[in-house]
Amino acid sequence: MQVFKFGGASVKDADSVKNIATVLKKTGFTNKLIVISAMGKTTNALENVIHAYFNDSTKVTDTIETCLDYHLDIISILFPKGHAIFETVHTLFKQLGNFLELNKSPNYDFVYDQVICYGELTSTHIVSAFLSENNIKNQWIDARELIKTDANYRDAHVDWETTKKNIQDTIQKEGLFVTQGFVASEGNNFTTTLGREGSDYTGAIFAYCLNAENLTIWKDVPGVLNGDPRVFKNTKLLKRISYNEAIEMAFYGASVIHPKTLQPLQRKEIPLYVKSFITPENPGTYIGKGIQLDPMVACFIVKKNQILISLSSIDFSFIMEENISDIFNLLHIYKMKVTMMQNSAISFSVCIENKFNTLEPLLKKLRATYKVRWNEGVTLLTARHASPNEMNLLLHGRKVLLKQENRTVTQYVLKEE
Ligand SMILES: Nc1ncnc2c1ncn2[C@@H]1O[C@H](COP(=O)(O)OP(=O)(O)O)[C@@H](O)[C@H]1O
Ligand SMILES: N[C@@H](CC(=O)OP(=O)(O)O)C(=O)O
Repeated sequence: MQVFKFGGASVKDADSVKNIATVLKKTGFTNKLIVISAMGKTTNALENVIHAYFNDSTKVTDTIETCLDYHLDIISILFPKGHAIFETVHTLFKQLGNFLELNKSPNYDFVYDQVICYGELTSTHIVSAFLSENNIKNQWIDARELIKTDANYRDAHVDWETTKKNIQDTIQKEGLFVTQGFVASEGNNFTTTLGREGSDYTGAIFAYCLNAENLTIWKDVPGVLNGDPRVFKNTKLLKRISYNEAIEMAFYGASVIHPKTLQPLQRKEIPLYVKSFITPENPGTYIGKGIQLDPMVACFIVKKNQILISLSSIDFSFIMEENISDIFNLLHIYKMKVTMMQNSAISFSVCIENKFNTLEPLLKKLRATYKVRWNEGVTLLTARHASPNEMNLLLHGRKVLLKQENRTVTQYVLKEE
């Protein structure tokens, strides 16, 4: 069994959907499970629906319609008039509207997951129907029935035992299966999600549970490059990298691979390929165990929109272990992702990501005990295997707020002009 994952860019319009059929025709379509994300920027569009629901209910209908129209435009190119997929897509968006009308829960994260899943539900129905139209027999699977999690909405944790059993009982070796990335469900069968951009992780969950030969994630880039091509010029393709190298790159923000993807694969030594859906015949990047970085080049990772918080004790006393433990407890409670930290005798600095909009209450708590300074909108620049010369060129004229270095990694928190 092989697992393929196609992200938002692979299904952003009618041509991209056609291209999935082309990739499958070139690579084979038996004994394969394909995981698909929401089309293009649909998840952002559904976030607008949720925002309207909580802040300005007069905009709910319009925001839903924008999203529906985008999908209708795509299917009207892909399918003949009157095809059953039109009814399916309308029904899905009707269900979404009904949920919001009947919902009584004030829990933002719960509502978020019940709404956001319609991106992946719709895209997979469309791709599955398009493949069937093109004589590529496949079975549509509801990932929520297989991947079980806790009820930590928007960032749920997988119950591996139950998930493995469900997947192994449902997916037989011969067929082609089409399922959603990102979505799962909790014990009462309400939808949960695995964190933004979590479809790569879904691919890894299926690969792990199926003991797959490999997982391939198809992207709009030739593979993993030594820097994000949107940020750096003259990037180089990394042909081979180790799981550890890839985990570090993903953790510090190389958005080409979701950070949670590597661990399940590494545990079973399942190879990961990152390939271009534009040139599927090219080898892309191979990620496996204990591989030397090839070519050995410096890698640069930029993570924008970070927050740097610097704490010092009000009475100039030392910042001791118990303070650090309290600070981390608060970071955990307010679901802040820590990307870098540094301490001295009387201060502690931490670079965090405010994924759940909890900065204000966190700062309020911290101010009760510490003198607090913070900068929003800072950038974390991580360089791996870079020479001092390469670093100097990169930093030229930029204001460094914090620096940290070990043998292979140099990190800077930079102020954005
Ligand atoms: N080191 C890197 N190598 C390649 N692409 C990168 C890297 N870092 C960031 N990216 C960005 O990741 C994008 C692909 O990932 P993503 O947008 O999440 O794809 P999808 O949503 O289709 O799965 C690329 O277009 C590229 O701009
Ligand atoms: N659609 C979800 C999940 C995902 O992984 O998408 P993508 O594969 O396009 O990054 C999101 O945008 O967060």
